Amino acid sequence: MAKFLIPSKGILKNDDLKKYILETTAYPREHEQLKKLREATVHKYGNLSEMGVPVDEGLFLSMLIKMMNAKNTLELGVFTGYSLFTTALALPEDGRVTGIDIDKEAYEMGLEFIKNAGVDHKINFIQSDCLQALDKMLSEDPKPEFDFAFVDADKPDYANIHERLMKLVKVGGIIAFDNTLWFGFVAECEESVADPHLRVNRKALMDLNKQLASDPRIELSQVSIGDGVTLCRRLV
Ligand SMILES: C[S@@+](CC[C@H](N)C(=O)[O-])C[C@H]1O[C@@H](n2cnc3c(N)ncnc32)[C@H](O)[C@@H]1O
Repeated sequence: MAKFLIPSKGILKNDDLKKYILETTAYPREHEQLKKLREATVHKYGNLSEMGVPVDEGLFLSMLIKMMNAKNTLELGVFTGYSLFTTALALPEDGRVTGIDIDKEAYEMGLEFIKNAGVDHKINFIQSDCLQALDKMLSEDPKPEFDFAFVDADKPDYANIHERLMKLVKVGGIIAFDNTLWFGFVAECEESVADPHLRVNRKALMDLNKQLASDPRIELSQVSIGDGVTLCRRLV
């Protein structure tokens, strides 16, 4: 059956279970300023606020960053900063996250809450197209080297982003791609997705998933949280 409405965020289609996860283990552990940022994002952006990573995914990313002892990280696609702020909270005092987004206005709204939590000194925000910013980094001598990169920008760019990050994330470091299960549409036929934007992204993410699965340079894990997060650990 054709879908004419943008579906609700995430791949978990059981709303009661989604509510249970959020209310039982995610909301009680959400930093109070992250909660305020999430609520302000809903207030200002309405449905677009769905672009922010869900609370349970934020907690997952936070634990991953701490387990890796990551110090220098990158984020592509900042919006109002939910995942960037989460990263800044997870990093050690001398850690640093570079966030890149073509839009600055949304991030500036989020900055108020990041400052309230006292972690703004860990953030370097660059307003730029992400591929252009990565190419600039690659041309630097020495080029920067990151422990972890979170990719949440334009989905058709992911394949090109992957090639660049394979030169910017250190061997043993992790590249995490968000939305790789794309509302579950990756497992449905093209005709079942009515919205052209959702269709284009579905195809891009399906191609990316195949490309990553056959890439011998990485260890791979598809995590079924949020809208699907694919972790790539650089091997060579
Ligand atoms: C899904 S949102 C990011 C959500 C964010 N990670 C969070 O948790 O709130 C995607 C963002 O990518 C940005 N974006 C889209 N295309 C981009 C590009 N080519 N270069 C840089 N940023 C881009 C958009 O401006 C938007 O803010």
